[in-house]
This record gives sequence, C-alpha cells and structure tokens, in this order.
Amino acid sequence: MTQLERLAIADIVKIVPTRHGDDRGYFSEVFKDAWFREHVADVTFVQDNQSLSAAKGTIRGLHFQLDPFAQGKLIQCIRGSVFDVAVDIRAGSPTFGQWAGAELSGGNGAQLWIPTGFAHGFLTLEPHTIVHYKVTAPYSAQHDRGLRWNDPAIGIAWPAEAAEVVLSEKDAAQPSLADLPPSFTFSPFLERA
Ligand SMILES: Cc1cn([C@H]2C[C@H](O)[C@@H](COP(=O)(O)OP(=O)(O)O[C@H]3O[C@@H](C)C(=O)[C@@H](O)[C@H]3O)O2)c(=O)[nH]c1=O
Repeated sequence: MTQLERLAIADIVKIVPTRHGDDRGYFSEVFKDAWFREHVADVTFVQDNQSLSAAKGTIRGLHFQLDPFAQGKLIQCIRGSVFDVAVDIRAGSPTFGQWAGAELSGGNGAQLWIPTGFAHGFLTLEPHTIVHYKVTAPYSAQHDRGLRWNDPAIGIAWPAEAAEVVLSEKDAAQPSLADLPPSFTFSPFLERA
C-alpha cells in the first residue's frame, strides 16, 4: 500500500510508494495518474526534470515560478539523499512564511507533493545525488523567481550538511521573504490543486 502523510503544512504531502522486493531488488509504481488525482491532487504533469548534484551540501533553491507558469512539483530522490523543503508564499495563508520538509532518498523512495504557491529547495546529504521531479507547468525563465535559502525570517532547520554549502550564483543572490515584491507572492490566498 502506498503511504500518504500530510506534513506540518497540510498541503504538503509525503508519499511513499510500495516497493515489491524480491531476489533481484524491487519493483515500484512511482507515479500513477489516476491514483494521484484521487488521493493527492487533480493535476496534470507536463514536464519531468532531473538534476545531479556532485557535492554533499549542495543547495538548490528556494525556487518558484510566477503565474501563469506556477508549478506544482512531485519530488523524488533516485540516488543519494536530500532534505527537501517547501515554503508557503501564499499571501493570506495561515502558514505564510512557514516551511515543511522531509528527507527523500534513493533508499526510502519517498516523494513530496508541493502545490503551487510554495517555494521549493533542497540540500544534498550525499555526493552524486540525483533528484527527479514532475512539474505541472513548463519551465519559463521569465517567470522563474527565488528566495534566500537561509532567510532567518523563514528559519529552515537545515541538517548539519548545510554548514558549508555549494550554491549557484543565482541562489547566492536570492532575496529574503521580506524583500519579495507583493506581486511575487500568490494572492489572494487560494487553496489550489
Ligand atoms: C528549472 C529549469 C532549468 N533549465 C535550465 C536553466 C539553466 O541553464 C539550467 C540550470 O537551471 P537552474 O540553476 O535554475 O537549476 P536548479 O537550481 O536545479 O533549479 C531547480 O531547482 C529546484 C529546487 C526546483 O524546485 C526546480 O523547479 C528548479 O528551479 O537549466 C531548463 O532548461 N529547464 C528547467 O525547467
């Protein structure tokens, strides 16, 4: 049975698909459209992404895209491990500015569903970590925005691997939540799929 757990922010859902183990290894249905629509969110995924991070302590994020290219994301780690985080940037949301996170790894097969209205990022906990994820809107460089990974106002409790981080130039220069123009948050607060 696939396990489903809502995190501290209930719109963030952790999913652990069943793994059928045998002498060869395991088999797992990692995404099934009808099941996902019924149990998690009635959305259509239009793009799959994959990133390899060579070093432990790599941070990617926190990222989101503006409407009309806002993306819901289904995140999975297929090699190594990450601490994966979503930050609520829905203006008017009772959990605005709060975060929820989970460890995703090739070993645990866990996934995180992050709807639109959240900024997303992760920290690699091992070298050569591969993250694979589905998104509900195509990439649009013009709509791509970010938030500072270590904004004290958000206060993400990153694991110890964040003591010495590897960051892109873009992510080293991301603004803090207080500096986001109001038009960059998702307003009015809508409980979107
Ligand atoms: C995200 C993305 C990037 N690119 C290109 C742009 C650039 O040349 C190169 C690397 O882009 P980035 O530095 O933005 O890659 P990265 O920092 O891995 O960005 C990703 O981070 C995680 C946390 C997310 O949530 C994703 O949605 C995405 O924003 O890949 C695409 O062609 N398509 C895409 O969908």
